[in-house]
Amino acid sequence: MRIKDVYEKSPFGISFEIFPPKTEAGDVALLEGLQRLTARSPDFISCTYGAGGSTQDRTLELCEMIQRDFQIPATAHFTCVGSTIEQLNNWLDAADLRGIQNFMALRGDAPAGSDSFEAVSGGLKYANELVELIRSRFPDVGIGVAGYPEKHPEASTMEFDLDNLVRKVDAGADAIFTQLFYHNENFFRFRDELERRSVSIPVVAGIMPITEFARIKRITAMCGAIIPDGLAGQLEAVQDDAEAQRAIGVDYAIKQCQQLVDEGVRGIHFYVLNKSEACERILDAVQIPRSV
Ligand SMILES: NC(=O)C1=CN([C@@H]2O[C@H](COP(=O)(O)OP(=O)(O)OC[C@H]3O[C@@H](n4cnc5c(N)ncnc54)[C@H](O)[C@@H]3O)[C@@H](O)[C@H]2O)C=CC1
Ligand SMILES: Nc1nc(=O)c2c([nH]1)NC[C@@H]1CN(c3ccc(C(=O)N[C@@H](CCC(=O)O)C(=O)O)cc3)CN21
Repeated sequence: MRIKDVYEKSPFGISFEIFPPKTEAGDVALLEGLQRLTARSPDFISCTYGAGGSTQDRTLELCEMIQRDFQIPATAHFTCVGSTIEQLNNWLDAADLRGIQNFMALRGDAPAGSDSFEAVSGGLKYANELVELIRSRFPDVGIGVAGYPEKHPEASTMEFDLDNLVRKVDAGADAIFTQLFYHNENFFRFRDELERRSVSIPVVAGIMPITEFARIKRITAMCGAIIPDGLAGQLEAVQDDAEAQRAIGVDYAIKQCQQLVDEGVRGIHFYVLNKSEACERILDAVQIPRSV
């Protein structure tokens, strides 16, 4: 099943994002989480691709394992970071040999410790170039790209960022997966803007339930998502109570997801990030037009 088919065949797509653990304990926890998540029959599970080389093969191993052991389609994240075009092509060949048919084509983050992205000599600079590269070598694979309802932090204006997203769509993307966001109105405005620009591929909402205030502050600082003041205040008030934070985060996500469903969003991509419990609780509570 390729990304394109998912949103054509199903009234509502559900997908999960995980990352390759760095420790053995992390591997064990992820496997346990995957057993529970795959029982929800997601349309696909995506696996992130770390900067600097170490987890790039792990991404492919995990994707292959998900397809082999759980019979769920996998999507491999793929970035331009630190690779020449030749290295990117070699990785694509390796992915093809392992039977991976879906990719999330990203530019990638600047390596830790540096604030701006720099393409390597003989490498690629923007995600639209990566979409082109994948399409030229494997015309039929599924390709997802990232979209930013609250603007990419490096983009000077929303208009410019939208122009760049349209470049990725024109290069052959099958669906847009948004950066995580907590203000639905920003998502709806973004969706309307894309419609105005005649973008017709699905715009899938990227949702990350808050399970821990400190962690979400770290993540939103990295990716630019805005935490609503009211929600931040509620979380702040229970700083020393992990269970209360989880309850607030899950409750918020349930309401957020239900409104997205009610407003006709094509799918939700959950940033599970190896913590499955909150997403399971959300899936239990939200009325989704499909059987899960
Ligand atoms: N699930 C994930 O792993 C996600 C990762 N990300 C990360 O977000 C970062 C950005 O990645 P992408 O969105 O794929 O990058 P991108 O290449 O689409 O955009 C990066 C920046 O460059 C600008 N830009 C894009 N194309 C351009 C062009 N042709 N000419 C001039 N400027 C251009 C954009 O407006 C944006 O500010 C990466 O760090 C990516 O890994 C973002 C969302 C989800
Ligand atoms: N700019 C950007 N880069 C990304 O990689 C990215 C986004 N945005 N937006 C959505 C998701 C969030 N991503 C994440 C977020 C957190 C972890 C994470 O929790 N990692 C480990 C290790 C972190 C560390 O090494 O410090 C963790 O256990 O916290 C992984 C991927 C990947 N995606």
